[in-house]
Amino acid sequence: MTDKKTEHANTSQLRAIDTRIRSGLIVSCQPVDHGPMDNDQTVVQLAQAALAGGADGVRIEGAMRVAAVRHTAPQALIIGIVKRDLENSPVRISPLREDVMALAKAGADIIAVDATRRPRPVPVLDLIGMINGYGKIAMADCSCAQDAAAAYAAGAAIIGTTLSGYTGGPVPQEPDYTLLRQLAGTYPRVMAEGRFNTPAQCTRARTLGAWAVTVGTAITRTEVVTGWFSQALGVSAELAPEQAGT
Ligand SMILES: CC(=O)N[C@H](C=O)[C@@H](O)[C@H](O)[C@H](O)COP(=O)(O)O
Repeated sequence: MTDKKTEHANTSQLRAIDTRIRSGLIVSCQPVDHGPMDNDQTVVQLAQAALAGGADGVRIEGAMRVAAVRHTAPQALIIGIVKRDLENSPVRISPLREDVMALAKAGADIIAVDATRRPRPVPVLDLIGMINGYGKIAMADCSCAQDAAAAYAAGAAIIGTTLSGYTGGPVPQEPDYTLLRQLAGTYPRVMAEGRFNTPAQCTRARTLGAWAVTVGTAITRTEVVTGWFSQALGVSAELAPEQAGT
């Protein structure tokens, strides 16, 4: 599939963005809500640290934080989102026109929107049209192949697996490799995102054809990662006396 007949960002813009993907790693710098790291300065520092560690770009929530990261890292590749808890819609990621506008003004290169086909205040088509109209690159956070098809047809240049597992029912433990494989075989720029928690999982994503991989929790949510370790040690501490046989 080519980008020719849809209204995606222009070809030179897409080529330019392709050259910025080297390691293929994007780090999402979204601390745990209301946690001790949930402040602008920490987000800027997380972004700086991620870029210093070899990330090709960062995913930042909130227009103010996008502007702050842009200020300290003028060359950084920034994916911007705004998260909201709306009363009448489960859609959380950049659901409003004002979100797109604020992210564009703040200096995001790529603006991501929830592209699920759930009840929402503004059609995905309109948001993607706005992003392209601002000369930015549109990324569609999808939950399934149908979301992706609609978003790509609407002009999203980057298709993400971001919302697979988050639209109902229990959240799986593993990334959705099946969806990733399917999307990567269909669209030119697929972002593997959602529960990619280890380097091996990221490598597998690239092997399956991901254009890039976004890692969030495993790098920037210290409370959650600490919980993985503390729970593992808690279980083994209980087992230890029996296993030791002393
Ligand atoms: C479902 C949803 O709201 N995902 C959000 C999207 O911005 C973030 O909370 C995730 O951290 C991000 O997608 C990266 O994923 P992970 O943290 O699993 O590496």
